[in-house]
Amino acid sequence: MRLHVEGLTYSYGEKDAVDQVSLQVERGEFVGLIGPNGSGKSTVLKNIYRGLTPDRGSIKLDGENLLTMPYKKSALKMAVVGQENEVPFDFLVEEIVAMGRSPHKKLFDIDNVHDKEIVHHALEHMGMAHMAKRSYLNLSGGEKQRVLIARAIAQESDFLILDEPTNHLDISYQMQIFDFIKRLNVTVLSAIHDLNLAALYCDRLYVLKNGKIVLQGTPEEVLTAEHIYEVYGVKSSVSIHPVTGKLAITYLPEALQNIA
Ligand SMILES: Nc1ncnc2c1ncn2[C@@H]1O[C@H](COP(=O)(O)OP(=O)(O)OP(=O)(O)O)[C@@H](O)[C@H]1O
Repeated sequence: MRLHVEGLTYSYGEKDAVDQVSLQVERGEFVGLIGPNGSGKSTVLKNIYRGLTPDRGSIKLDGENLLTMPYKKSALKMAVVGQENEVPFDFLVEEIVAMGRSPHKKLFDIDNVHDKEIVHHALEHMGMAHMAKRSYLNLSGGEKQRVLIARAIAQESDFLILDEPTNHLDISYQMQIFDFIKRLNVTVLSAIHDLNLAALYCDRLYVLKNGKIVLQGTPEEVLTAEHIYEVYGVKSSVSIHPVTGKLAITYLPEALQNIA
C-alpha cells in the first residue's frame, strides 16, 4: 500500500487548518506525523481517512484517487483508529470489534466462525478478550482505545491510520501497541505526540506547524535539539540511547537550560 498526498488544503472556516501538505508513505513504512497542539495533524489524517473532504489537493492509494473510491473499497484498504472514541449507542466490546469485519461482508451476511476467530484474536492481542461481553460505554479511556485498535486489527487491511493511538494508555500498553503494530508489518501513518516513541518506532517523520509541513526526514534528521526548540519552543538534550541505539530526548526544565 502506497499513499501519496499532494497539495492537501483544508479549512474549517476562513483560515487554512492544513495548507498545501504533501506527504508520501511507502509500502511497509511506519511514518509519524508530529507537531504542536493545533498544528493540523488530525485534520490531515481526517482528510486521508475521508472524515473530511479536502478543499484542494489529491490523495492517492496505490495510484488510485481515494476521493472517488467507493467507501467499501477504501475501508478494505485502510483501517483507522481516530481520536474520538465515543460511539453513539451502547455496544458490547466484541460487537465493536466485529464492526471491523463489515467491509469484508455483503449487506445481510452474518459473522461466521472465521470472523469470530479474528475478533477473538484481535481482542486477545489487546489484552481485552476477558472483557468481550462488557459494555463498551463503561470502559476506561485506555480500555476503549484498546478495543478500537482491536477493531482496526480485525479489519485486516494493510494500511493503518492512527491518530495518537496511545494517548489514553499507560506506558506498558503504549509500548505493547506500538510493538504489536510494528510486528504486523503493515504500512502505518500515525500522529504521535511523544517524540521518544516517534524516535523509537518511526522510519520517517513529518513535522507540522501552523498547518504546514516544516520538516521531514528520519528521526535522526528531524529530532535535533535545534528543531525541537524551533517547533515546540522547548530546550532539550538529544542523544543516542546506549541500549536502543535510537534517539533519546530529555526535556530540560528552565533551571537546567544554561548547561545544555
Ligand atoms: N471542527 C473544527 N472546527 C473548527 N476548527 C477546527 C475544528 N477541528 C480543528 N480545528 C482547528 O484546526 C486546527 C488544526 O486542528 P487539529 O485538530 O488538526 O490539530 P492537531 O495537530 O491534531 O492538534 P492536537 O495535537 O491538539 O490534537 C486548530 O487550529 C483547530 O482549532
